[in-house]
Amino acid sequence: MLKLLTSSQIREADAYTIANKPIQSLDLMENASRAFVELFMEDFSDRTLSISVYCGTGNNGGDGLAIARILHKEGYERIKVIIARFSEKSSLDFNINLDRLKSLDLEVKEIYRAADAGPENADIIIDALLGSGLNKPLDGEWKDLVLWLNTLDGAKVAVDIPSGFKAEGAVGRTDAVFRADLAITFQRARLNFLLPDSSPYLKYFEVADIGLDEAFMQDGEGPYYLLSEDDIRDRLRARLPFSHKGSYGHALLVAGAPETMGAALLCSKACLYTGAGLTSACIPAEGLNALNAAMPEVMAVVREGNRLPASLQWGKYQSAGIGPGLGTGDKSLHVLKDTLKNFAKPIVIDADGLNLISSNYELMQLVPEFSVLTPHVKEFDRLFGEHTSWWERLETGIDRAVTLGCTIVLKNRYTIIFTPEGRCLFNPTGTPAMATGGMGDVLTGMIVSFVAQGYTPEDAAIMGVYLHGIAGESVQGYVVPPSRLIEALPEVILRYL
Ligand SMILES: NC(=O)C1=CN([C@@H]2O[C@H](COP(=O)(O)OP(=O)(O)OC[C@H]3O[C@@H](n4cnc5c(N)ncnc54)[C@H](O)[C@@H]3O)[C@@H](O)[C@H]2O)[C@H](O)CC1
Ligand SMILES: [K+]
Repeated sequence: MLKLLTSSQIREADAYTIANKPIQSLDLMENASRAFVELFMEDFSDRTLSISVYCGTGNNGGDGLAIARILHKEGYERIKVIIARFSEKSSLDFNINLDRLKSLDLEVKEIYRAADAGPENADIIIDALLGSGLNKPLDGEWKDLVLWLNTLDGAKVAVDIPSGFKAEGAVGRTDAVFRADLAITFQRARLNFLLPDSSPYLKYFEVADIGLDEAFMQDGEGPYYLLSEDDIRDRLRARLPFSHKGSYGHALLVAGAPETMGAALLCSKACLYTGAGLTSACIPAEGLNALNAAMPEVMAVVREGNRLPASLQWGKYQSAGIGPGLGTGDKSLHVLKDTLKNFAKPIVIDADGLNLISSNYELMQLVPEFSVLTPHVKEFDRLFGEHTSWWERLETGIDRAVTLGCTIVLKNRYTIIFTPEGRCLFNPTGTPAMATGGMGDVLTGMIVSFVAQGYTPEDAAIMGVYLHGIAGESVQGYVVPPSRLIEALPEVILRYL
């Protein structure tokens, strides 16, 4: 797991690296600028593109000057540098890089007011005005310049952070932020890049390694981490030679209603394809034919109306999940209550299971410790109250996961897993092609399956979320139908052994 850092922690890592490695701050700027150019060249390889680099006079601006110099050396022919002298201050590394630049045959223009910028018709606008040193919202000349840059047609690339964008903390809606197509950021993804609030200001980001001290960063304070494939390799266990279906647990999925049997089928199938030894689906009688026809491997536990069968032996299941397609009426409420009262182990609760708890919050007391809740954003807000920013949701998620002693999986482009110890894990896998109904049902089935196989609920959530995304990436196309994703699972999981 990669530790994710706030801007001030990155600055500390910067200072620590300078103090403890044979590297000066000017070298770090050079590293950062070289690493930026390497990634930039992969995206924009045509050396005849015209590029305008807009620089502030701090270290973000210093990066911009070094980037212009390195791009020139790499053979880009049409580079222009515009320095915004809106402050009397300039950093030492900025000044040194300005001297280095002056020895080259490049067009450099200094402006003192936003109105002096332009005309501008470059193919690419590089924003090196302000980076992680931002300490207040943009106003005055800065704001005017950024607003004007946002009107230009060229592709927009930000150095480190789009100017005016807060790397962490609640992001309000404002115009005074550079709207970047791409940000090439240094060392670690910025926390707000991983939240949907960044979408008006940033389409895409890449991370460049600039050589900050890894051990120092990993040891830093703070709850934020980014999952990586090692987290799956470290957890996933091979199936053993003399194992049998009993070795991989029996999972129970309480799901479906006559009109929403599809959700029950999807989560049961995902559970089966993720490797549970046995999968049973607790479904309404009306769904029995559908289940038998679609999935001969899955056993049925038939509900009549609001009644779970008296013969249900709760103790024989190693894991249970409830919610997909269950409905929110009185019958479903009854089924949920019965399940929570009778299944003594951690349980995975999704969809209507969560909606029912939202409108009957006293049920939360029945949720066993170490259970896994898997809300999407609307379900999250129904459960825990309205939020005005995703940053607030992060704070709430950490708090509720600790107080409830549960793992909370807040589903999104970068799904966030809040653990009972108060960690906040961002998942990088998945694609926008997965934004379609039924995906959540699949995830629930996967997590329930991993719990059945003996993984802790927290590990099951980590593995389920990560592998769900990888399986989605493995299916080519404009959209990923959940059934196709499920069929990719056995092969995808095997890659991580
Ligand atoms: N370790 C690293 O990640 C490295 C980062 N580098 C680059 O340095 C910048 C951060 O540089 P810094 O000089 O600290 O700040 P800025 O250039 O972002 O800002 C300069 C200056 O501007 C003032 N300021 C802040 N907010 C406002 C505002 N709203 N209006 C007006 N003025 C403002 C404030 O005084 C700032 O100090 C980082 O992003 C990287 O690009 C290094 O190159 C290498 C290592
Ligand atoms: K910037």
